Amino acid sequence: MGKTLFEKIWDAHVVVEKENSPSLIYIDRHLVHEVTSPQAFDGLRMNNRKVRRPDLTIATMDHNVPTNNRGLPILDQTSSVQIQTLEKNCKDFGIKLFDINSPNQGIVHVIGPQLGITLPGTTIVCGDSHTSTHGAFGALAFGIGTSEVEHVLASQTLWLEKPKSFEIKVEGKRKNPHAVTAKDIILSIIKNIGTSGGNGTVIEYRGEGISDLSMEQRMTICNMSIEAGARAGLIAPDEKTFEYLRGRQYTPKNYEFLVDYWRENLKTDSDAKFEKNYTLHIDDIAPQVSWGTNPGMTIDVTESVPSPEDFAKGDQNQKKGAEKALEYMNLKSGTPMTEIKIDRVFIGSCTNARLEDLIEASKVVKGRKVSPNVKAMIVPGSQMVKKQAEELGLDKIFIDANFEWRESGCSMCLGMNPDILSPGERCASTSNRNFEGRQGTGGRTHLVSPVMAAAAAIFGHFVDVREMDLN
Ligand SMILES: CC(C)[C@H](C(=O)O)[C@@H](O)C(=O)O
Ligand code: SF4
Repeated sequence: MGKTLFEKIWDAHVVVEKENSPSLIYIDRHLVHEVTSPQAFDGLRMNNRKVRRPDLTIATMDHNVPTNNRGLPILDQTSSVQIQTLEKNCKDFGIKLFDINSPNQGIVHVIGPQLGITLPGTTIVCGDSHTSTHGAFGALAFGIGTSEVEHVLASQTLWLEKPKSFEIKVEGKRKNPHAVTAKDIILSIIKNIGTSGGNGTVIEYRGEGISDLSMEQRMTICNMSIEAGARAGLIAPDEKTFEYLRGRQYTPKNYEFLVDYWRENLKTDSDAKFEKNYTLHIDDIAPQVSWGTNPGMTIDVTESVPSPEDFAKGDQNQKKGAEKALEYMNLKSGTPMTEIKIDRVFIGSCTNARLEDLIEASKVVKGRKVSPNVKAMIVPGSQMVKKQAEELGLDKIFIDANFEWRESGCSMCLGMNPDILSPGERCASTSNRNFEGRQGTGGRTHLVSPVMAAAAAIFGHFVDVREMDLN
């Protein structure tokens, strides 16, 4: 029987395999950031160990960095300590670091592909759940915990339970691909399979609806695999993948030789079997908006806020969960989504802060103004994205419309830096998690695509962007 792409990459990286126990897997790339690495480096020091492959380890600072006034000292004590600690650790252990002043600084999952560090067929780990993003390039990319970070630093290997394989087919063609985006595809998938639908699996996204997507859109899909409970998500590389990585700063010298190998080998065999399957038809899907406190609590923008009774047929826990979510979100069942007013807009994060996301959002914003009741910000995913956007004049479009134009970082995706919601504030956000308090204590998050967020900023409430001219 043939093998899936996941099994091929897995088999090529197994160092030790025993029946019914985890396997030891070789790791090709280790990405490091300031939040999950300090104890790992302390562990190495305590045991008098070195980093085994500093040349395969790369660090950036993203979660704690302020996104304005980079020249000033960082006032927040925790953030300042995290950042200084990463600087010291990278210096002591000989690891390349893209620090706050580097032109390569940015969110770890944005800079990996952009610099050509992320490559097809490789294993990539990072102490961060959204490492699944790199799977868009046909890499097997896992988020790991801090003790595993230490293990990888010390040995360049990782003990892993072999996940099951899950095929998600995305079939059909979107009628308006500017209005119905990759974010709407992945939110629809999570809405349908649930936040535990992918538990214990590696998802391979396949089908016309996936191959039609650009590389940056594919990253949005793989990024949120983790929100469906999966260990990782991947997409077989194709000519778009090879073209995207060609000539980047860290792309290997023998690139064309590698491309020939990848083209031949990095695909699921036609007779391979997946352990789980799901198909989504996208011809008629609508822009999505989350209404609750997990990414599965999502509906079409044309729908109304659901009632806990809608979930009564499921288990009682679902009904209770819906009640609790509605209360936290301060929403009334039956309210049309398009009538929900928002206070803040955040266009950023490793899900949706790449150049293409900003280009698409700018089409909505051009020549318009942010609603007077809304505070809106754009936080590019990396310094490189920021620079490229500025070269295209996007900063001007956003600033003219009264958006704030910031420096790169995780920013308001999670409350680990000064960019947070005030209690009770409602935000249209292009990030990936809408958990209670995620963007600041008492803050209310609605997950949407960049064009939906931009339109919400302009109108002050959610709108169906299919009704706008986005070409
Ligand atoms: C801080 C980090 C460990 C965390 C993660 O693992 O995902 C963060 O990036 C997030 O998105 O919640
Ligand atoms: S942007 Fe958000 S989801 Fe992505 S790594 Fe940063 S905090 Fe995590």
